[in-house]
Amino acid sequence: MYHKIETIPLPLLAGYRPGDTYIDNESIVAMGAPFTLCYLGAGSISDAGGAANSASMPSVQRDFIRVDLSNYEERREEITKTLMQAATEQGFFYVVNHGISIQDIRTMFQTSHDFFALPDNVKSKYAIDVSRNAGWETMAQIRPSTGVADLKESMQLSFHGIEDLWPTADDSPAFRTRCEHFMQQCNEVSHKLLSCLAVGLGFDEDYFTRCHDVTRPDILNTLRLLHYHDITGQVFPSNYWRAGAHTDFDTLTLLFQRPGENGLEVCPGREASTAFGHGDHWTAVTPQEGDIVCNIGDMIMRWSDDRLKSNFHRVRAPMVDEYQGPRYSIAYFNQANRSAIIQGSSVYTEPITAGDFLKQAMERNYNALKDLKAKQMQQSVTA
Ligand SMILES: O=C(O)CCC(=O)C(=O)O
Ligand SMILES: [Fe+2]
Repeated sequence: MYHKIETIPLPLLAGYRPGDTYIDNESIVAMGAPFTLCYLGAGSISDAGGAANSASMPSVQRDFIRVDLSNYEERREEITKTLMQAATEQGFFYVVNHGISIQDIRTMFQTSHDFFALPDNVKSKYAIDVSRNAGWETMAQIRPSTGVADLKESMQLSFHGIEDLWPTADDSPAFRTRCEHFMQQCNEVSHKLLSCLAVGLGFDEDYFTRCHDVTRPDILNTLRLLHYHDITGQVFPSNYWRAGAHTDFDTLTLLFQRPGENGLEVCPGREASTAFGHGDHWTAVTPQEGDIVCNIGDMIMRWSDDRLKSNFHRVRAPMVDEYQGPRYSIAYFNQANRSAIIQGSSVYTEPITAGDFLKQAMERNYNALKDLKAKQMQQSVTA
């Protein structure tokens, strides 16, 4: 059921024709439910047209706003102002002096590294459960922007209801304690940001945070450990990405990267003029140790009547003359409690629960992927 990147034969790739399939993309459906491919993260769809070129370089250099959370209580007004500018104009920004130490971030990366270093037959004991959106997957997430699986593996964790999916102490000592500690730390930072965003939008300070209550069993927040494989010396067809272009479904994502492990790119301010930003102006989001890269997701974009911007982003597969070793990243996705009502005040006034919002987003993604597959089939028949 799982596919390792090493099993993709290079000679075949050299002779690749658009529409050929070297990874059994349908295995994703075999894993459990058609929604597998969507729930792992990614987003918006319009026309799932041509493939983006993984080998193309980001085209525009932009300066991202740095939101400084130091002396949070005293500086709330100033932080709110900067954050609102970052969230409404760019949607992607760095958060600094957030209170999570570099040592804690390094420990979390080490924990992630050690988990992914386990053999696949051990990790598969914790295989993803689609209904809970938790567990381990490898080479299984297919985005409508590419139609092929991302070149990566990931482990998703939640606050509640995943007792059987936490690796045992024998398999991965201290994994659970460290992840839970890190999730709490991410949650504290997230609440600071969410309460400033609420005030900035003219709501009560706890307008968003009370709907992101991690003590309640229906919280949908997720910690996702990511490992993009070492691809040294390998070349991939242009529609293969470490992570294909997407927006996040959530409210707010905190992303941790390691210096030197580049590849994340963003198309800020929803500037994309084509489906998934293909051919548009992308900007590299360079890792800076200790800083958190933060992005606005689709759920809060709707909640704010589109004032806060959720942007396309992607992770480029490095070229042969670049560092092609592994990339590790860690994402903390904030998503409102399943029963929380997402309702705008001017544009999106129709109430929808967070649970239904996600279901609809997944359905749209699934249908877009089906359309893309049909189009590819058609092309290969007529070629
Ligand atoms: O690994 C990264 O840098 C980005 C991951 C991402 O965008 C996602 O998982 O939604
Ligand atoms: Fe993302």
